[in-house]
Amino acid sequence: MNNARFESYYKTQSIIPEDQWDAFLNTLREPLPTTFRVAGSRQVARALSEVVRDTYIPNLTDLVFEGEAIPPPRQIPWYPDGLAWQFNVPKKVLRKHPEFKKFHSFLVYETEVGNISRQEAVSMLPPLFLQVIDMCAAPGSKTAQLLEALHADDDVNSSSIPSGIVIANDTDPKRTHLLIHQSSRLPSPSFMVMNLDASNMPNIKVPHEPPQGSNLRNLVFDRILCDVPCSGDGTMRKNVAIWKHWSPLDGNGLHSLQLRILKRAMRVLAKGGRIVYSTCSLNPVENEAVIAAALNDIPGFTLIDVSSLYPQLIRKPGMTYWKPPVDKELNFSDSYEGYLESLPEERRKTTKMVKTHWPPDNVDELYLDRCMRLYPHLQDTGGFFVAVLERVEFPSASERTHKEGKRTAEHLEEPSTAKKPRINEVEVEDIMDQDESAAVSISASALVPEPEQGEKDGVEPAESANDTGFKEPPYTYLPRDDPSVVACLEKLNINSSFPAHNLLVRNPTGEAARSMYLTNDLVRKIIGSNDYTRLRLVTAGTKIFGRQEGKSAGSSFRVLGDGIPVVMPYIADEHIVTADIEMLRVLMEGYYPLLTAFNQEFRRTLEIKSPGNHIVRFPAGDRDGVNLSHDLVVPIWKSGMSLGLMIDKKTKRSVNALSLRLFGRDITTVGQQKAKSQNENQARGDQTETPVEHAPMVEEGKEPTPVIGDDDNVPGEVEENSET
Ligand SMILES: C[S@@+](CC[C@H](N)C(=O)[O-])C[C@H]1O[C@@H](n2cnc3c(N)ncnc32)[C@H](O)[C@@H]1O
Repeated sequence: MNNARFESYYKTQSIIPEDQWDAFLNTLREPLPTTFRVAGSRQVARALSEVVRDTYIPNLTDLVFEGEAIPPPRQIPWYPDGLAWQFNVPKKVLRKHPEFKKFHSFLVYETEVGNISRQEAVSMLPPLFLQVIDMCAAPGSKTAQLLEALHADDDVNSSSIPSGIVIANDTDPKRTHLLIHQSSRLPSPSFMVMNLDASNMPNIKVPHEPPQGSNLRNLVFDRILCDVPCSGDGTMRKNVAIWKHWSPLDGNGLHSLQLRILKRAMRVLAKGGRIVYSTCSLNPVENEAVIAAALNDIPGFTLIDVSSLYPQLIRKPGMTYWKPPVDKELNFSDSYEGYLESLPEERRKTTKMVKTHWPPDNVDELYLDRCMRLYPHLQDTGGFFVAVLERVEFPSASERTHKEGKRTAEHLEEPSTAKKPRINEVEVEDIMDQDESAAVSISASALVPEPEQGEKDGVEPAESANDTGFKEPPYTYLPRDDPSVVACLEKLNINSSFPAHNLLVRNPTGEAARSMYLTNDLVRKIIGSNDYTRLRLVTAGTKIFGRQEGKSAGSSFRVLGDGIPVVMPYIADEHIVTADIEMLRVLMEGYYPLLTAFNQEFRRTLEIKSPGNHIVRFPAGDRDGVNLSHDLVVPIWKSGMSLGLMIDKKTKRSVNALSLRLFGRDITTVGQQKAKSQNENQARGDQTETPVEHAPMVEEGKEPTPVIGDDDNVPGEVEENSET
């Protein structure tokens, strides 16, 4: 693992003091420790962190494997509330040492159900500096961390409907679906996913409140994460291929896109709002140079000094001097002007170097030392860069137009000068709108990767997104008196304060066909005020009801696993069936058990219930050595004289995880079948696994078949959720 140009480039930049250089390089060559956060709302995260600390760590302490001492997992010192952990043990220890094997399968299961998020330590940082609220931990990437922040005070079984929103955007359609998947671990009526080029993001319209002359205004955000596409050389410990392919020009090429994305974010930020700009690159051209250029281009912003936050995080200040490489051979030039002069006349117009690659003349006025650099050798992490910008003031519209014109002439020599007049016009419009809309409370996450061709200085983008082949189905809000809505709410005894006006469907006819999604009011206003294809809106809100067909079901909607916490606050206690943990065991062990398999009290309660969907609560507590750390609430289905847990894909995994956590093994029908086959195989000395028949699952649109578990979630490696 060597790259002479990498070494030479970063030595020239003096990013690391000479006496630390060897430690820096050696750490880059070592594998990264495994890191994870316990996730979910504050309550879930704390409960699970206690399980790690009190149940697993004692058994993982003072272990020796093949003569070597194995260090136990430890908490990452700077992460709030001790909710992030790291360990560094060889794979064979995870596979072979019985205690680590147990711990590993616990991690795999909890990751599956979204209670644990494997994420690189430094990648956990950007959302922390957004400080939407006091953060804990979440499933998946940084977007999930933002969603968690929005839902931090939720109870395990009852979630709020926040008035703000989190928008996750990515230009890559496939990756937007990954985002949906990851955030499904924390379903939220306040979540939207868009598939836009962040550097050219259209304004999002919302109605004025109270209504004013013009109907709509531009939405502004008070928190934006710009985790921009970058060369990624801070991830070399994990992505070893970077050693081979790294080139000093990688950063130069990304700089303009990074700058355009940051500038677009700055233009849609509310007064007092914050942007976190981050990369997993060590290169100042992708970091401080972008920040400096953005600050010089858009007035009214300042870098925030966050050095006192998370004091245990060892970081270095941002750089105030750097030298952009002008070619692959690592030649440098002191200034842009000097560089242009050194070029033959005909190359001056075609060079890809831009003035903002160099430190600006006023670099000392920008407080670039307030940026944070995270180096691998300092705390056994990846390399990372974070800067926090705040919008401190809005100049008046006329001041702004004047200044902006002047700045353009003085400081900016970007190729797209032809677009400048238009930028100014739009900015004025934005500022006026922002003054009127400062009360809007929004969080947004701009997520991004590959650089794009044909760069332009993005401010107000072209209005036509329709010709881009965006094919997602439309969003239609159902009337409150829609018969399917009324029947569904009645069946589950959901009271009239439930925001049924925010239920939407996604199909061409706009009728309640298969699923109903719930959004909050702001999402509804956005959908009502914008062409969703122009916003390239991939998803909005969370799916809470699904149609159930079948003999016992007739044709009705049932609450989905994700919908339970959302509807719980609207259901009176007397409509929830309470049962003890033994009943849960019966539901898990049996395949569609008869009512007679349950105790008398539970049986009597259910006998008088109508067929179909009901909700059961298992209260927290200890019984027969089984400990439920918090109330568990699940949907069940009554069909004739039988009962079953309602299993959708997510619930199915969580039931397996729950079984493992409560009963120490997978007691579900398929889990038992699988264990039996494995035992038989082992008895025969056969190492291969016997395939187990998949038990049917209850999925949307199918006859409810309340069966627990199947074998498609055999523990594998814990997957990492985020890029960096
Ligand atoms: C560093 S990754 C983001 C990682 C993410 N924040 C996380 O924590 O998992 C950069 C992302 O930027 C996206 N991207 C690249 N160019 C973009 C653009 N012009 N607009 C929006 N997203 C872009 C890429 O698809 C990629 O997913």
